[in-house]
Amino acid sequence: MTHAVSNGLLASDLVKNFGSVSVLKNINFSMNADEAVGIVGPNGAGKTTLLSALAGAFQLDQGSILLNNQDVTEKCASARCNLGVVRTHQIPKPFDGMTVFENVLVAASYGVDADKQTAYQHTLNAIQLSGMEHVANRQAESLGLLDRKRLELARALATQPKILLLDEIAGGLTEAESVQLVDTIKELRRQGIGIIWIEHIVHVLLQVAERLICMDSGEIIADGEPQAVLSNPQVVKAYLGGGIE
Ligand SMILES: Nc1ncnc2c1ncn2[C@@H]1O[C@H](COP(=O)(O)OP(=O)(O)OP(=O)(O)O)[C@@H](O)[C@H]1O
Repeated sequence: MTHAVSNGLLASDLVKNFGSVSVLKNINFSMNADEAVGIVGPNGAGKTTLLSALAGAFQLDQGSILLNNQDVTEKCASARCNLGVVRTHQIPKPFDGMTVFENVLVAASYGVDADKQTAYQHTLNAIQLSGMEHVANRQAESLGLLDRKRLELARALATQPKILLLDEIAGGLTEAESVQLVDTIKELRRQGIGIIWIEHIVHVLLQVAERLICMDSGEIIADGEPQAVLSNPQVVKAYLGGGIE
C-alpha cells in the first residue's frame, strides 16, 4: 500500500543485501505520520532491517525514502532524528555508568538541536511519560528489563519524535508489564505520535496497531486491517503456523 504522503513516510523499492543475502527485496511502504502500524513476520523476515533502513542506520543498495515529501535517503540516523523519525532497539542500549536521567538528557541534548533549558524540559517530560520518575536517579546498568525497555523508550521520546519506530519493545516482559507498556504507547498515540512497531506478541501489538504488515523473506506479503492480515492464507502459512501468542 504505497501512496504519496505529504505528512509521513514513503519508502520506494528498498533493497538491502548483506553480502550475498538479500534481506530487503524491493520493499514499498508508506504511512501517514498519525498512523499506528504493526509489523509481524517470522524470524529473519527482515523486519528489523526495514526499521533500520527507515531510521537511517545504513545506506541502502537501492531505493528511496521520503519524509514529509523530503528525500532523506542519503541522510544519516541523527539527521532523520532531527526531522522527527527515531527508533528504539530490540536489545536496550543505555549508557552504563550514567543514571536514567543522564541517559535521557544526552538524548534530549544531542539527539536533536535543543538548548539546555529545552533539553531539560524534554528530559523531564520523557521520563514522566515513560513512568520512570521513581528510578530517574538509578544507574542504568542496575535496571531490570522493564525499566531498560522504558529507558529505551524515554531516550527516543526525549528527541520529540513525530514517528517512533519500536523494535520488540514488549519482548521478554510479563503480561502485567506489557499492559503498562501498552498504556504508555496509547498515551503517545493520544499525543499524535505515529508508530511503527515490530512485535512477536501479537495480542499486545493489536491493542495499538490499526494497520498490520506481515513480512516474509525480505518482502511484504500482506498489509492492511489487522484481522484481515492475520487471516490472509499466505500469512497463516508463513507466520501463524504455530498460532498467535
Ligand atoms: N548486519 C548484518 N549482517 C549480515 N546479515 C544480517 C545483518 N543484519 C541482519 N542480517 C540477516 O538479515 C536477515 C533479516 O534479519 P532481521 O533482523 O531484519 O530479521 P527480523 O525479521 O527482524 O528477525 P527477528 O524477528 O528474529 O528479529 C537475517 O537472516 C539476518 O541474519
